[in-house]
Amino acid sequence: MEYILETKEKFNLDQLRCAIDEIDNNILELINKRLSLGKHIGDVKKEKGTKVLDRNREKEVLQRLCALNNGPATDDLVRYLFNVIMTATKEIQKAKIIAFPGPEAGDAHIAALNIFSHSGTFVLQPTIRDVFRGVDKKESRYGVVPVENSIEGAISNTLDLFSEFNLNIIAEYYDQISCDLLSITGNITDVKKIYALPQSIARCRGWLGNKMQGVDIIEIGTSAAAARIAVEDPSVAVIATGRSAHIYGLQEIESKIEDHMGNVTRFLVIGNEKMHPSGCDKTSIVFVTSHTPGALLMALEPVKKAGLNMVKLESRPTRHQNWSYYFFMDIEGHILDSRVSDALEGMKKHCLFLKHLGSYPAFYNEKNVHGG
Ligand SMILES: O=C(O)C(=O)C[C@]1(C(=O)O)C=C[C@@H](O)C=C1
Repeated sequence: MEYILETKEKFNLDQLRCAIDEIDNNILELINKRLSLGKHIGDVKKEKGTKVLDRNREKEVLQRLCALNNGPATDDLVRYLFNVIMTATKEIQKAKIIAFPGPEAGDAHIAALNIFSHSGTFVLQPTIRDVFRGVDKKESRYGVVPVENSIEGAISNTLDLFSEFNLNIIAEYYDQISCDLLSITGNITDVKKIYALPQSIARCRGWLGNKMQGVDIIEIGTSAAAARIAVEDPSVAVIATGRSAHIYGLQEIESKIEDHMGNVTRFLVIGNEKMHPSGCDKTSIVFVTSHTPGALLMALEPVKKAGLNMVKLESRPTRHQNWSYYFFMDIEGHILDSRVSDALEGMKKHCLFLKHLGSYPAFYNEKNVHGG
């Protein structure tokens, strides 16, 4: 590659691309080495209680590199590239704390692990409100909360908290929660007792009646408590999602034992940051209209005029005044798209209150959404 740069000889496209590939490999390796060093610096800073951001050091880094720069890169390009690299370093230094409402190894915990691919520190909070409060106080960077279930409907507690806290929705995730039978041996012939939540027993009544005759079925308050018993006793099985088996140290005996499939939960990731457009986004808002005939219809008119697709409209009592409602609405598109922002401006004229809750990538995975 050095040879190509130094000689006046002509090279073909393949040869030149080959040389570029070699350089890219080196750049990638060096970036990863730099990020690893950044992580070490982060650990030292954590021990000392120093902040991640050090503007003076960043200035120093950029000045030194610009002084070294012989082109053809401009100093502006050098500053731009190294700002991106230093931003990535800061991201790696910040501990990514993700809060979820309990129980441990429950649906929200499993969803959080899947959304963040197990990378981060996952913190259990006793309630959904505690998740909102922790993110609001920046004790955690993200929170994962359930907002809707295909069988139970909207999780009103979560919706209410959106009007109370000023947090952004930064992602959505649909998860199909299956009921699986787990035990320490993974062997069905060992099972003499099954511990499970009352709602799990109800969902699997047919299968249990068919396949588990003579086995004691015992209700318990949490799947974690059931799992603790099962870990100690090979004759005990639990009904829980198979994806939690490794958390409990259990093995799957049988998967999908529920009588009716398709129990899908929609989760939202909340945070203090705003998401850039991804090209396929959803925008969520909450609004209140005046208590007059046709007010909702008038408020929705700008959405219709803009030709925007409304994918959800849900109402909740405001609890400030009898028979007045918060409307939670999801439309396709991003707030930075003028069609969306203009429609919301138009809606405001007909609303007593309107708040943008977030624009975030739409999770369009047919398999997950429809429980296939
Ligand atoms: O030198 C540090 O203190 C670092 O954390 C490294 C680094 C960098 O990427 O160069 C990252 C963050 C700071 O704002 C300054 C510099």
